[in-house]
Amino acid sequence: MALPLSWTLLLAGAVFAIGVYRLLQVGKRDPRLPPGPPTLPILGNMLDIPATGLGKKFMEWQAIYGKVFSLKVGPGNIIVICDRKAVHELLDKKGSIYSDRPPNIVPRFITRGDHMTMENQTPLWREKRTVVTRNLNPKSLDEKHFRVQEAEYALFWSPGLAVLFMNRLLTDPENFFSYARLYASSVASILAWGFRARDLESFWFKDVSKMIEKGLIYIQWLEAIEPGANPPIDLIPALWYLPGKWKKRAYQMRDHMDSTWGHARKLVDERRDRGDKRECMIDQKLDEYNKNGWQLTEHAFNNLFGELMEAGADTTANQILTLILALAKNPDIQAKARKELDAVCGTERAPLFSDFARLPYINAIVKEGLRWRSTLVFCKNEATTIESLMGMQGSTIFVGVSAMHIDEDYYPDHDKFDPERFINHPKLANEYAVGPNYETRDNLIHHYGYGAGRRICPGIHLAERSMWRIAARLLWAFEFAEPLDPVTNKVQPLDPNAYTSANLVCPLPFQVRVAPRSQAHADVMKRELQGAEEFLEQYN
Ligand code: HEM
Repeated sequence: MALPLSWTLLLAGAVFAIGVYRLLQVGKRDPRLPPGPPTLPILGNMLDIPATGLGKKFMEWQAIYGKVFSLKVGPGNIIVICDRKAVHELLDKKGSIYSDRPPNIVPRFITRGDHMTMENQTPLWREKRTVVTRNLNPKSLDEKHFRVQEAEYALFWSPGLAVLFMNRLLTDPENFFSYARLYASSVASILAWGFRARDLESFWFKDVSKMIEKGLIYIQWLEAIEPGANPPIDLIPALWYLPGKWKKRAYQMRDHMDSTWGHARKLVDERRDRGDKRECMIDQKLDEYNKNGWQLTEHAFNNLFGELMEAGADTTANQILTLILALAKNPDIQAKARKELDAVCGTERAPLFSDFARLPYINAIVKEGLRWRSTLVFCKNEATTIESLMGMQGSTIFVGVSAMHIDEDYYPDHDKFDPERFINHPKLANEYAVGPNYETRDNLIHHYGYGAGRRICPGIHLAERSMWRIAARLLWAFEFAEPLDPVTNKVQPLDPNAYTSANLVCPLPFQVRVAPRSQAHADVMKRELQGAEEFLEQYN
C-alpha cells in the first residue's frame, strides 16, 4: 500500500534534514578532543592550515589553546603535542601505538612507497633502520668513519677555500649556503654511496640537492610533502582525483627521484664492476645481499641510500648555518668558546673529537642551536589503536618540536641563544633522549631536535659528531661578525627569524664577516689540507 503524498514528503524531508545535520557535524570537534581553533562545518580547520609554515602556526596555537591542542580536517583528527609529558607518555612509553605514520599519500606516491621516514612500523622499515643503526653507531663512527669527517672538515675549512669562501660571502652569499651543504652532502655521500661530493658541480651535490632545494626546474621534495601543500588527501582520499599544480609536482618529483637514485646506483655498479669496492654502507649491503639474498626490491634499496643523503645532508647543513648565524650575532659566546678551545688546543692544532670531554661549551653551543632553531620543526606520527584518553583512534599526531622549544617553563627567555642552558649536559644528545623520566632526563631538560620515541633520528650519532666537530673547528679557526653596511660602515644586524618555512627550516641567505683568527691558525689549516686531499682521493 502506497503512503499518502504528505507522509512521503514528510519522510523525505526528515531524511534530508538528518543528512544535512550529519554533514554539518563533519568538521566539528568532538568534545573529547583537546581544544583548538574554531571549526567550520564540513571543512573543520582545513582553511587554517597554511600551505607552508605550519611549525610557526603551531607556536601561535600553543600560546592560545595550550600545550596539547587539536585540529579538524574534514572528518579527520589531528592532535598536536607540544608537551614533554605527553610526548613521553605517548611516544616514548607507547611507541608501538604511536609510531606509525599517517597515510602520506602524496609522499608515498612520489617514492613508490619506498621511503623509511614515511613508512609504518613494518618488518621492511625495521630492516632499513637496522642498515642505518648498524653502520652509524658510536663504535663504528668513532673507529671507522671518523677519518672521513676529520678529513672533510680540513678540506672545507682550509685557508685557501676559506679565503675564497670569505670573498664569496661578501659578494655571493648564496654560495655560502652551498658550501655548507657541499660539506654535509659529501660526508653523507661518502658514507652511504662511497662517493664524494667533490665540488658544487658534482652529481652528488648538484643533482641530489635539486631534490631538496629549489632546483633549476623548481622541484622541491620538501615543498611537495608539506601537509598544507596538497589537498588533504590523507583524510579524504577521493581528492586525489583533483587536478592541479600539486599533482604535476608529485609526478615530476617521482621521476626525478627515480632517475637520481637510479643513476647513483649505476655509478656504484660501474665502480664495483671495475673492482673498486669501498668502505661505505651500500657496498657492505650489496656484498651481504648478493651473498645471503635480497631483503628489499632494487627500487627500495636505491631509495634507502638516497634517503640517507636526503635526511643527513640538509639537516646537518641547516644546523651549521644556524650556528654561524647565532655566532655572528653573539661575539661574547665566541670569546667564551675560544677561551676553552685555546686552553686545550693552543694555536698548534685544530680540535679533534677526542677533545670532546674537555670542551663542554662547544657541546652546549651545538645543543642550543638544535633548541633555538631546530631544523625539523615538527614530527608527524599516526596512532593505530583506540586511546580512550582523547578518542585518538587513527588520529594524526604532530609533535610540535619548535613549539616545545619555546616553552618558557623550561627555556626562560627562549628567543635568546644561550648555550649556558645546556652547560650541565656534558654528554651527546642520544644519552638524554632515552631517559626514563621525561622531565628529569639525567636531572636535566634536553631538546627534541632529533625527535622522540621509536622514530627518533637514527643518524643522531653521526649528526652529533658532525655538528660538534664543525662547531669546534669553526670557532677555533675563525671570527664571525655581522656584516657592515658598505656605505655607512655601520653593523647590519642579522635577523634571527629570517628562516624558510617548510617542515625542515634553514636560515634565509645572510652575510657574515668571517676572518681567520691568526696566521698561525691559517697555517695549521693549510698543513691539514694536503693530508685531507690525499685521503679523499679514494672517494673521487
Ligand atoms: C643535525 C642533523 C640532524 C637532525 C637535526 C635530524 C633530525 C631528525 C628528526 C627530528 C627526525 C624525525 C624523528 C621523528 O619523526 O620522530 C629524523 C629522522 C630521520 N633521520 Fe635525522 N637528523 C639529522 C641528521 C641525520 C643523519 C646524518 C642521518 C643519516 C645519515 C639521518 C637519518 C634520518 C632518517 C633515516 C630518519 C627517519 C627515521 C624513521 O622514520 O624511522 N638524520 N631526523
